Parts: sequence; C-alpha cells; structure tokens
Amino acid sequence: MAAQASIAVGSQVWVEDPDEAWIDGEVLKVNGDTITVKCSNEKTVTAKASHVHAKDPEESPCGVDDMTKLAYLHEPGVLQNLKSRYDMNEIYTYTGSILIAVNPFRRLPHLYDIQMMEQYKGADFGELSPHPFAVADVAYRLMLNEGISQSILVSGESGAGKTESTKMIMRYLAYMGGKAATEGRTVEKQVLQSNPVLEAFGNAKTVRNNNSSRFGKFVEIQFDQKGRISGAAVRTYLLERSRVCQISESERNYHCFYMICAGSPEEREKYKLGDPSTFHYLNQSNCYKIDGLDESKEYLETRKAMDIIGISSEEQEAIFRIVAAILHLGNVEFAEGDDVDSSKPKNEKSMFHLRTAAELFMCDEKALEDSLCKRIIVTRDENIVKTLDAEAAKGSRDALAKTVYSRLFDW
Ligand SMILES: Nc1ncnc2c1ncn2[C@@H]1O[C@H](COP(=O)(O)OP(=O)(O)OP(=O)(O)O)[C@@H](O)[C@H]1O
Repeated sequence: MAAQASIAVGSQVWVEDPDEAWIDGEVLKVNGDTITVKCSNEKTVTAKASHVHAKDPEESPCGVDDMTKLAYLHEPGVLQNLKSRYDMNEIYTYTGSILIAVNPFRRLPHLYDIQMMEQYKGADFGELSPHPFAVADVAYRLMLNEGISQSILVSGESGAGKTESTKMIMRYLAYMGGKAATEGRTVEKQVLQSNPVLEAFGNAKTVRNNNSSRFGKFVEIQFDQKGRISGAAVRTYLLERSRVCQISESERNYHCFYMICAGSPEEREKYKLGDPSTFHYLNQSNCYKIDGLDESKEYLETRKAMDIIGISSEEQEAIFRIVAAILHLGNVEFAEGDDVDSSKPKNEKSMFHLRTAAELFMCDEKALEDSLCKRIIVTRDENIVKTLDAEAAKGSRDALAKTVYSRLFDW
C-alpha cells in the first residue's frame, strides 16, 4: 500500500461528509491534530487529522482497473476509483487477484456472451478488463496445469451481486468444461440448471433484493484429466426457516409458493390452491408480485430445470404437493378445546385446510391434528400425552411447516 502523504496547507484531501461519505477539498489550515479543509461543495470543515486522507492530484478521471495502481489505497481513494469506473459502465475492478463487482442493477448481456467467454479463454490475468470470466479462467487453468483443486470465494452484503457473479463463473466453467455438442451436454446443463431450482425454493424477495438467496451454498464442480466436467455437487447451508411462517413488510415468502399458486388451473384444482392472498403464510406482508416477474412462466421454467437436473416427474409432483400442503397447514387456526388447556381446529374452514394438508402430506388427518394439538412427553415408564392450548398448537403448526420445508430444501 502506498504511504500516507503528509498533509500541508494547499494539499488536496478527502474529508468525511455526512451526505457524500467523502468529499474532496483543499487544506486551508493545519493546527496540530486538526485540519481545516475548503471542500469542493464550498463548505469549510474542520476535522481530526486521522479523518482526513490525502488525495492524488494526478488521479485519472477514468480510474484504474487495478486498485494496487492507486497512489493512496484508503477508503475514499478506493470508493472514488470504483465510482469513476462505474460512471463509465465499468462495473468490475481488480485489487490484485481479487475482483470487485459493483452491482449495475440493469442487464448487461454483452458482458457475458459467448464472444466474451472466447476472449477470456486462456488470456493472461490482467491482460483484459477485469471480469468474473478472468477469475474463472485462472482457476480453471491452475487446476489443469497444477492438478490442484481451486476455490473461488464470492462474498458481499445482501444484494451486492454474489448470486449473479456466481452464475457467471459457473457459466464460464461450464463453457470451458463442456463437451462437444455431439457428445451431449448433460452435465454442464445440469450444473447450470441447478441455479433456477435452488432459487425457486431458497430465494425470496426482501427489502434489499427481489431475488435474495436465503441460504449459503458451496458449489463443487468436478473435472476429469482433460478438463471436462465430470460431475457436480451443490451443498446448501442455513436456510432461513422462519420465512416459511413469518414475513416482514414489503418482503415475500420463498418464490415456489407463489409459483404453485400460478400453476395451471388443473394443478390449482388438484392442490386446492387459490390466490396467494388467501394463505396466511403469504398474506402477512401484502406483497405478492415482483415487478417484471411472471410467476406462471417461472413455474414452468423451474419444472423444466428440475427435468434437466434429473428430478423425476413423480418426485416433482411430491415436492409441489408438500409446498401446497404447507400453505394449507398455515391456514389451520385453533380455538380453545373442550378441556382446559386444549385446542381444536377453529372452524369448518380450518378443518378443510387440515384435511387438505393431510391429503397432500399423504398422512392421516387425525394424526396430523393430534401432532398439532397435543404433545407426547416420553418418560422412562410411559408416554404422557399433553394437550396444548390454541397458542401452543399454532406454535406446533409453524414448527412443523418450517421443519418440513427445510427438510424438503435439504433433500
Ligand atoms: N452483474 C450483474 N448484471 C446485472 N444485474 C445484476 C448483476 N449483479 C446483480 N444484479 C442485479 O442485482 C440483483 C441482486 O443481485 P444478487 O441476487 O446476485 O445479490 P446477492 O449478493 O446474491 O444477494 P443476496 O445475498 O441477498 O442473495 C439481481 O437480482 C440482479 O437484478
């Protein structure tokens, strides 16, 4: 890292600003530990010397493609460089071998097409503009040349673009490790099609991101000696279970719930589904639609992706039956039962949803009701059945929904 330059009267500096984060200016006065700066917005501020950073007077307005080339590698310098590049539609910047991506929040298809992949194929790192394909290419070549497994870590806050960047990296690796069209492209297709399936069940709209992954994942792609994809495994971690039963304002539950409500009329009939607003697990936030997203199309795409990754139609049927069952389960409400501290389904409507959930789970209706309204305490000598009040039964219902959904996701 370049050394911090000494700051004297007349120096160009960056100083903290409540609106802009950092603003540039010229030093008017240095008084021991305090520095007075005339900012470019005409304001004069006095700040502690430790909060004032030197600005490179010769910095290029276009920024640099690798931050290690910056004269001063401090926060305002890094942010200014990223901003200058972003203003020129350059969303990627290196810091040595690390790639920094700034979310463009708009589609940039020309950045990721086949011609682009061809350009990065075998190009020296740093020779071309910073790009996830370059990072993927280095990893691919190192794996081939050194015979050692390679890892690419993608991190960032929610909405930063991790999922999109990961998809680009996977696309490049699938392209490089793909077989000739005549040999069939099953494995690489399966690798890529795992994304829409995982997103349908593990992604949801949040305040920050319409397609937020609510789980962590480790994607492993295996290659043979010739660098061809031979297999893949996706491990998922820590799905946000609470979302199944509870959603905050402006957020949604997992996409698959809305997809199934937008299925064909026959399917909706089969699963006894209606509008998402009629389900407790979906209607807590008053947010049902995502701009530009056609749920029925997404549903068909997900089914297609499931076909490609080898989930049979019977298995798909079972998966969506469970998704629908969870929606019905959430609509079962409880009232005080006949005994003290006991409960029962509240009314005919709750009975209908309980019955439908049991049919879809393919279990006995009474057994399902008992599992919600009673608790079995196992002691050394006997099993004691304890009835639950309406509030506790509601808790059991939500716990069951969360457990079933997370087991389904892990499957
Ligand atoms: N390179 C990109 N090109 C175009 N749009 C992008 C790009 N990266 C991100 N986006 C947009 O930003 C949205 C959020 O990105 P993404 O889902 O990848 O974030 P994330 O870091 O994975 O967030 P989370 O942690 O919430 O899952 C995407 O749905 C997409 O609309």
